[in-house]
Formats: sequence, C-alpha cells, structure tokens
Amino acid sequence: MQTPTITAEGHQLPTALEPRNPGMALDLDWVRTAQANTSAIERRAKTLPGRRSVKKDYQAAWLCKAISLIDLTTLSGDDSEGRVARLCAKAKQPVRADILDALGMQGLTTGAVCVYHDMIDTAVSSLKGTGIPVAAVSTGFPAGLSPYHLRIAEIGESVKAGAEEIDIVITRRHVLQGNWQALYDEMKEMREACGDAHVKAILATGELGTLRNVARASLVCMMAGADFIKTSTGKESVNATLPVSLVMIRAIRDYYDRTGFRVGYKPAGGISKAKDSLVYLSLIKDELGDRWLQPDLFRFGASSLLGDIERQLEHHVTGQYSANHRHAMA
Ligand SMILES: O=C[C@H](O)COP(=O)(O)O
Repeated sequence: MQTPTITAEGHQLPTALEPRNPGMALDLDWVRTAQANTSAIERRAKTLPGRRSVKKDYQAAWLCKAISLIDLTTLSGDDSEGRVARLCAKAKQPVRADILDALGMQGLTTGAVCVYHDMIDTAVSSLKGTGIPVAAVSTGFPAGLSPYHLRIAEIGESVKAGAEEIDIVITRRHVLQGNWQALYDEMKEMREACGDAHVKAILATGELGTLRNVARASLVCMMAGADFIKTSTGKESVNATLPVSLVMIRAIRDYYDRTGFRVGYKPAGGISKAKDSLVYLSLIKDELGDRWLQPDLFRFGASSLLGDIERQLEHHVTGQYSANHRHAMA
C-alpha cells in the first residue's frame, strides 16, 4: 500500500461528513437470503496476514494512521478516575513527543476514548477542548441482559453525561432464534435513545454461532440505523477475527450498494499487535476503499494495541536515527 494521507489532525473527521445512516424498513427477504460461504471466507482470511501490502517505508505512516483510528479503551471492574485520566492523557499524546517530532506527526491523537458509564465525567473533563470524543459502552454491557427499560435508560444517561458515541450490545438470543423483527425493534429503539450520539452495535460475534448469523445480524442492525457495526465486547471467549471481519465488511458493502449509506466498522477485542492492525487496514482498503479509512467510518476497539504500535514506532525512529548517523559518518 502507498503511504496514507495523514495529517497532524489525524483524529479530525473529513471535511465532507458522512450523512448518518437513517436505516430502512426491515427487509426480511434480504436478511434471509444473506449467506456467508464459510470455507471460502476462511480460505481468504488465511491469506491476509501473509500479504505484504504495506511496504516497509510506509509502515510508520500506516501505524500513525492506525493510532488515529483507535478507540482507546479501558473496561475493567477496577477502573478509577486516575486510570481514566491517564488513558485520556495517552489519547491526547499517544506517542512520545520526540518520536512524533521525528515522524512529523505532532498533534496526532487517538480516534476516541471508550469507557463505562461511570467514567464518562472524568473522560469528558480530561478531553475538554481536544475534539476527541468519549464513547461509552451501554445497555448492560457486556451481556446485555439487564431489564430492557434500564438498558434504554442507560443510553439516555450516558448521552446526558456527555458521551458522543454509544456502544450498545445486542440481544444474542434474537439472532440465535432467528427473531429478526425483535433484533430490528431493539436496535431501532436504542438508536432513537442515542439522539445525536452515534451508535455502534456490538454483535458479540463469538456468541452468534455461525458466519451466516453474523451476516444477517449485521444487515438487521444497519437496517435499524446503526452508525457502526462492531464485532465484540472484548469479553467473549472469541473476539474479533478476520473471517468475521470479512463477513461484516461485505455486509457493509452490500448495504452501501443498495442504500447509498456508509456504515462504519469496529473490530474489537484481542487486537493488540501493530502488525495485526496493518492487516485490518489493508483489508478495509481492499474491500471498502480509502473512504472507510477515516475515524468516522473505522475504529479499532483496543486496550493494548497502542503500546505495541508505540514500541514499533520507537524502533522505526531509532533505526532511522542510526541509519542517518551512519550516513553522516561515511
Ligand atoms: O471494545 C473494546 C474491547 O473491549 C477492547 O478489548 P481488548 O481489551 O481485548 O483490546
């Protein structure tokens, strides 16, 4: 891949903002005919990590791009104001200043910070004036099995507290029982409860049984107005995978082809290696195109990816320094 166009304002949205997905009526014929050819998907997914699509020279730029697309996350039972404030400081300056200077990437930030409801206040005040949005997980995250009216109310509380993005969890049972109407109604009500906040629908794909269910649930959530579809909570035993990503990305492409609305994609859970982030970015570029490589249409949900990217960038810059030094001494 060529070097991405990334500015110091990497987190800022493109000037021509994507209109929000208004959704559509539930089209059961489309949902029921959606298929996923598991063996073909798995074959294709296996080839992805081996492809050398990011040239070494461009890797640092792509890794900076990946940083600008991270929802920097902490979702632990022992989260505290101090931890969230430190996370926000990291979101504002994700990499050491000297490394950013060497790369010409001053001002780079992560795409957002993602926390539980209780931590929204701290995140909002820590990020004030930066333009970095706060995302809150909601609706009884991660299982989504608390009383329905409380799940809807939780969304309103988080929006009131200042979250600009709400990551809801769907009821997996609706998918496993093929109850598409119930999934559609739930998603639609959750989207309405978000008001102006963007809604990401977490499918918890590791609990949906089949790739065909993943394809169908993706479509139903988009039809009901999800702005993003997201793989996982990070708490299931199987989280983001490449086969699941291919299925969801292709559902997004089908939805765009039929409706003209672009829905975002958020792989989440277990993505912790810089090289994996590059595989995801090249997958998005191949399957959906450059427009989806912007923070309004793509995010990594990740708690530890940034650390590995930072190490790689440090290595890149240090290596570059010694190469320059050797050159100067010759
Ligand atoms: O939505 C984000 C995930 O919970 C993060 O998962 P992770 O801790 O495996 O990176």
